[in-house]
Amino acid sequence: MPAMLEVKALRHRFGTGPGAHTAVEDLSFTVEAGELACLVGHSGCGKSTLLRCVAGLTRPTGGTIRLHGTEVDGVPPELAVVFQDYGRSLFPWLTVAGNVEFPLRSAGLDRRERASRARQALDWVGLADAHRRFPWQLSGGMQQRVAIARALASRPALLLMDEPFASVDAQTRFELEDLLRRVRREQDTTILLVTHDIDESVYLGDRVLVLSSSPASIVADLTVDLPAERDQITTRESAEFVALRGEVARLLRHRAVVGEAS
Ligand SMILES: Nc1ncnc2c1ncn2[C@@H]1O[C@H](COP(=O)(O)OP(=O)(O)OP(=O)(O)O)[C@@H](O)[C@H]1O
Repeated sequence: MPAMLEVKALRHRFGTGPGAHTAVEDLSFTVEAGELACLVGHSGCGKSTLLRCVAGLTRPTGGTIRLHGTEVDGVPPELAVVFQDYGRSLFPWLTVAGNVEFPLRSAGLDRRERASRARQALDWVGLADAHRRFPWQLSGGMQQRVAIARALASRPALLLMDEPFASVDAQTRFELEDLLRRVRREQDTTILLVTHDIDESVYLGDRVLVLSSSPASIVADLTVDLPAERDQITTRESAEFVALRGEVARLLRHRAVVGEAS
């Protein structure tokens, strides 16, 4: 059976000639159904480019991306994306429920089914009571929960997340990380999340894929051997967490030094 997601020898180069920039080079990995895989890399290493290629938003200049064995060519309908900038990703003139329902219209769902899915997804993220409010009436963390609900409402086979918690304060970030782990467990969602935050990648992930500095390629694929039930204080204090965080930091530092020297 093919992997849920298979990325093989991916390459992406922006432009041509002397000004060209290779953002992703010979990058391969797979994600199995039900996994939460985190890609961690330095700022500017090519994380967003990689995610945009997987989402079908950018056509890579080389390699292949397969979802359930079918080559990605354009935006696959069974995929949803959550970006960092929740403020710009929600429509201010639509209510919370309207925002969550919006993509379900293009999927052809009737009104009753759209409303039911939106209610359910808002319930998953703890915003059932906020369905009539507008995004600008919500805190940043709540807006990002709406964006997550919108992505989940379409019941995607694969949820892609690009630095989804980078724009919220530390406490809200912890709450959203726990929410994501809970929702993912309850809904059995497959998630590929990119972050520059080492601690976040270890806390959230079942696997951490470490990226080299630009151009991005995979330098390590680490299994996170932490309990499924995690806690922001005790898990982060555990010996296993500290050891894995150190390993990822060393890999990132080593690759940055090697990258600068070459
Ligand atoms: N449209 C573009 N044209 C040319 N170069 C680009 C373009 N988009 C990105 N790049 C370059 O490709 C490299 C990777 O960019 P990308 O946004 O994928 O990195 P990133 O790891 O997501 O960065 P950050 O963590 O800062 O968001 C960067 O050097 C960037 O300047």
